[in-house]
Amino acid sequence: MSDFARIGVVGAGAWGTALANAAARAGRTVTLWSRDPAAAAQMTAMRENPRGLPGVALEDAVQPTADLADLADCDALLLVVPAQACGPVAAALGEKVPPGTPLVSCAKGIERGTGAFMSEVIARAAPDLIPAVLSGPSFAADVARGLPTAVTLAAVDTDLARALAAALGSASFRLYHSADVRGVEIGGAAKNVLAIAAGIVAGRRLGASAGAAITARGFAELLRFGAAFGARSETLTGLSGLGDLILTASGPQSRNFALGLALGAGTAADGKLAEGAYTASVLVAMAQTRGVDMPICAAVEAVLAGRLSIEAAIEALMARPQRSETAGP
Ligand SMILES: NC(=O)C1=CN([C@@H]2O[C@H](COP(=O)(O)OP(=O)(O)OC[C@H]3O[C@@H](n4cnc5c(N)ncnc54)[C@H](OP(=O)(O)O)[C@@H]3O)[C@@H](O)[C@H]2O)C=CC1
Ligand SMILES: O=C(CO)COP(=O)(O)O
Repeated sequence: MSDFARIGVVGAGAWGTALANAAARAGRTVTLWSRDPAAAAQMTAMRENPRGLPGVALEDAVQPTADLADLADCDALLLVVPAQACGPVAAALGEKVPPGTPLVSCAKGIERGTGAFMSEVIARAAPDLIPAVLSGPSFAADVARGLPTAVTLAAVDTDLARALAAALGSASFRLYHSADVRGVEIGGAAKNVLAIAAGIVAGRRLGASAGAAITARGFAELLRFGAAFGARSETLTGLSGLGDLILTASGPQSRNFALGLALGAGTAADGKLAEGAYTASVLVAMAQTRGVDMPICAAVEAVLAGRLSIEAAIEALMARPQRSETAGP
């Protein structure tokens, strides 16, 4: 198996820039692609990405570009654009890079309109590339600065997942490998919707007890959804599920939490990418198709769509019929 000496990072936002630095620290040479030639030129000149991740120097081994063809000789690619853009970007990559190149989705979401998970989006849009997913508790600003964390990288082929994890891991970025692609991608996608719920609770000043309660009951929803869609429960109680939920339900460094905070407080959102706002409706619709009860996610979706006030959402959640905490009677 290749040692993946050359890594391409597709998307030069906050997370793409952080992952480019992480891969460089792991000893890889890195090509960091932006769709915007002016942004790539600026990164090359400044050795920083002022638009995507201001204040963090690019590692020496990171080479910015705006030409997709520059990714053709990479041994593996990280796909780090918003989830809803992954299909078209993967399709464009499929035209440029050799068949068999691993394409690791680092986006956290589910495709609207199709209900496709990111590995399925890659398989459909770029069938000659090999899908993998990377997810876990990892704020871009933390990772880019070399603060320590751990995430999970999954691929159907365990040897591939292990080799990619070895190629990207460093003293500050620890990767566990997994064959549970579905579990890793569900954890990353669903926790964003729950982080919005936690932010709403904080913004409405409902207290720390309510914050913990909504996070725990939200996690029960994530587990139910995961079970219905083929995830392993050990994955969901790991880094890309519980781990990432703990991180992003804890405070406004999470953009999803920050969106909820603004909704709860009745203030303007900051306009940053909050993937949960795009995933909520498709997540809830998919849950309905399999009879999975997700009242918190459904409330977030209805609030985002303007169909439900926050007051009514809280009242409805608290007035639900009493039930067993677990699945049994
Ligand atoms: N930020 C974080 O801490 C983490 C983020 N993630 C996930 O990573 C993904 C990306 O997030 P993040 O980097 O933070 O987001 P940002 O908003 O910081 O950056 C998104 C990047 O994608 C580019 N982009 C948007 N649409 C397209 C498109 N159609 N084609 C090509 N490029 C496009 C943007 O380019 P332009 O600037 O030109 O618009 C920008 O460079 C999300 O799914 C997020 O959930 C995962 C873990 C941590
Ligand atoms: O997924 C993340 C950290 O693991 C980033 O969360 P936000 O997108 O909510 O900022």
